[in-house]
Amino acid sequence: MRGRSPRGVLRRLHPLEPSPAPPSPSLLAIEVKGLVKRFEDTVAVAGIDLEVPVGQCIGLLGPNGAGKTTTVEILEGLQTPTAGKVHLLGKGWAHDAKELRERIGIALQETRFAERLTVEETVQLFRSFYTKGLSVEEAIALVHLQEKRRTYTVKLSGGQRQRLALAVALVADPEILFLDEPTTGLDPQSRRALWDVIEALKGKGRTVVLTTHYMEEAQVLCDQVVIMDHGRIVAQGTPSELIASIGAEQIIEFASTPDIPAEALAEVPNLVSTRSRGDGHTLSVKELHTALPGLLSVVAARGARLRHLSTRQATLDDVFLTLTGRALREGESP
Ligand SMILES: Nc1ncnc2c1ncn2[C@@H]1O[C@H](COP(=O)(O)OP(=O)(O)OP(=O)(O)O)[C@@H](O)[C@H]1O
Repeated sequence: MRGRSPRGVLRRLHPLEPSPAPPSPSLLAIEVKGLVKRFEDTVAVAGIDLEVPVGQCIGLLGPNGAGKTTTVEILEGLQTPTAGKVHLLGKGWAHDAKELRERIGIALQETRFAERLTVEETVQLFRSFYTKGLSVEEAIALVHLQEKRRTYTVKLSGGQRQRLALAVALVADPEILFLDEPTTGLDPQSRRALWDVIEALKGKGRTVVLTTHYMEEAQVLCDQVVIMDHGRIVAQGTPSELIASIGAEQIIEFASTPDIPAEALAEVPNLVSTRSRGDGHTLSVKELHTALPGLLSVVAARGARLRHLSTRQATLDDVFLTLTGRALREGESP
């Protein structure tokens, strides 16, 4: 576990049973005020405020270097802030570290397990660090690894390894679960399997903090999304609120021969913004039914031939592009 120890337990629960005490909507699982973290001349976190009610899944999104990991590691008690306040479940790391370690769980992006232990032995080892929590069988069942219980960790696939990391984070039945890019590098099927596990946790009233580079993942799982850039929160809300905030509902992508100059696209009705790449244009529009015929007229008037045309709903990727002019994932051109 990259030198970190797993975190903790509150009470023993059967995975299929609902939480005995329904979460109080007024209780904040996480409260952050004026958080700043400086590393010599780098400001990794430049003053953020955040409130996460109990039972919510919050997604922290942003490009490489945005400050997500630093923020999350401060929340996890692994780094100390330069300034600002952090409370988890009403407690602070300065005075309540022992209790907090029993009440939060962490699944890292990459977890190295002892190669000579089986899945079952690994979960058993982590379970032994806590006085209370799930049974080993329950934790393994939650991540659907029953068939691999006697398999050595070294023989697991990437997706199975990620699920084992989740089992280890869950074995103490934590109230807040931190998941650092839990599906990075997984195939779509494994990714969806992990989403199901996270949905089930939400169903049990657990609070989940998710960092991800995948917008679709945030859109599916998160009640609240926080988009970070250069250490600041640049946008925050539900996925649909954020998408509505850019004023564009639909995206048209097209390419033509000859190319249409970007200025000519200003004639397209209900246009919100345009982005041009080497071989085509991406238009954000409010109403597809007026914008699309308008675009076709512009293309026809210039005697151009369409090489490609597609439309789609706006996504959180488009929110990020609109706000910062950059793509969320490196290597993807705006
Ligand atoms: N220990 C450190 N010492 C110096 N600078 C650091 C340290 N940790 C992070 N930084 C810097 O702080 C900034 C934020 O880094 P952070 O890892 O929090 O970003 P991130 O959003 O998690 O990025 P990624 O998606 O690549 O993990 C970066 O400029 C990074 O280089």
